[in-house]
Amino acid sequence: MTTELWIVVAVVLALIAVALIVGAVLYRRRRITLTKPPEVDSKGKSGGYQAKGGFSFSQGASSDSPTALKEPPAKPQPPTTHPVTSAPGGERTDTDGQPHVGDDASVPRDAVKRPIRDVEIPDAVEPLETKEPAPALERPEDPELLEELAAPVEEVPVLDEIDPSEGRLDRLRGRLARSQNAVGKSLLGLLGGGDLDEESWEEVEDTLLIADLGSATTTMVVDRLREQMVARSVRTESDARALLREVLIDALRPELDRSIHALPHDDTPSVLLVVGVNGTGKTTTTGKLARVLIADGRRVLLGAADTFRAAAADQLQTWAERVGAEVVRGKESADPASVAFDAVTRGIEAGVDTVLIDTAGRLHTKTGLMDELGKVKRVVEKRTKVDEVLLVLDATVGQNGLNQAKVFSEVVDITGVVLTKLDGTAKGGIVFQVQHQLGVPVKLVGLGEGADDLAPFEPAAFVDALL
Ligand SMILES: Nc1nc2c(ncn2[C@@H]2O[C@H](COP(=O)(O)OP(=O)(O)OP(=O)(O)O)[C@@H](O)[C@H]2O)c(=O)[nH]1
Repeated sequence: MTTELWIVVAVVLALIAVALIVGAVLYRRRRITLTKPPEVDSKGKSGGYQAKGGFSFSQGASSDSPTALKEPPAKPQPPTTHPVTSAPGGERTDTDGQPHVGDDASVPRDAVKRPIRDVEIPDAVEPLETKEPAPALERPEDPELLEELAAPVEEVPVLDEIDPSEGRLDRLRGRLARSQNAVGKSLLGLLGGGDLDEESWEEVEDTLLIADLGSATTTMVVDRLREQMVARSVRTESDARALLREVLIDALRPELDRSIHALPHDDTPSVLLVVGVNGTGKTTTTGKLARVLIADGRRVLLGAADTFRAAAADQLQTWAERVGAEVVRGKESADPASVAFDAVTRGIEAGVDTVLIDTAGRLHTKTGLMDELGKVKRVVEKRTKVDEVLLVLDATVGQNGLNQAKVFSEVVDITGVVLTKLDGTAKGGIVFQVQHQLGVPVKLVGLGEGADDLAPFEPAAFVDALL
């Protein structure tokens, strides 16, 4: 073989080598190698938990179609349908088990489906590592500090903020006006609207009767108005208004003593009984009154003598807890007189200023229940004087309130009336009747369900609200 021939063979071999290298490089470039994610501890965070339910996947449109991504997620298919075998025209070009891109993209190899294994779920997660026990704290030497540390931490109850008792009626006046100014408006309309003939006076009378002033008070008010209009030659609307205000205030007997007898005696607390028919607002009033007293710096004890209804005692207890007052309550169906007696005894021992006793609601027509109430008062009086018996009347019941007041007055000699729910009625006229017929003053008015919606009764402010 000649030298030239050797050169040709060498060149051909070199060319073949170059072609092989270039081919290998190109092949490697077109290949995408995915790195395997790092091995994860099979227990992981789930503590070895494997979902037992099966997922089913369906094959959507081919991955190189951009619209495929916008398609809504496919509904789960029955688990028996395998995504690859159900693919339309799913030609399998992949032979080496590796994914490819572009023209070489292949339908992924049908992966072997892993069976789902049942795994025991551990009862408790074992601690990952055992930590060294924390070093013991040094005990302080100081015995006082030791005692303080050993003492149980007392929970400090969060008490309600109580609305100041001054100026209550002014603040709550709007509540009265809302319900009552219809009466005032029609009265002023009649008195300020030109000639007052017989018919006009009849209308005035009707308006007063509708407002529950009762016939006696109505007659008295109308007679006074007629007489004074002539005597004072009232000609203007404002004069008529001033006269009406004066006559109504007079009818409310402003001279009556409306103070609540709640101040303590030398060595005993004052005792107040709260009485009335069912649902008039006795418990609510007892709670509201306790708040007023506490806001004024008094120590108050509440006696839950409504042993007929357990919820009433609970209700009273809640009122007491909200302001930090003590409560004495008996067992359900216990003798209310004995609970009232215990409450007063406890009040004397504890040196409180006022004991307020809430009694069960009772119909004034039930003799047995009224006798029971008489007994409550008599038994308490074995311990100390009852300073005040407050009759709670629901202003919305109108005329019936007067009948209740008469019976309660005979049995327990009521000393004052609390007129509740005046915020929801235009019939506050019962105030006039009760005072007129029984000579007992209305001392307090309830003007809402709020804890501080109780106000002292002031005739002038009441009439102003009415007009
Ligand atoms: N709007 C309004 N509601 C009131 C007023 N006073 C009391 N109430 C409501 O009247 C309802 C009855 O009140 P209670 O205090 O439970 O009546 P009670 O007389 O103790 O009831 P018994 O123990 O069943 O006789 C409650 O829903 C009170 O919130 C008030 O002045 N205005």
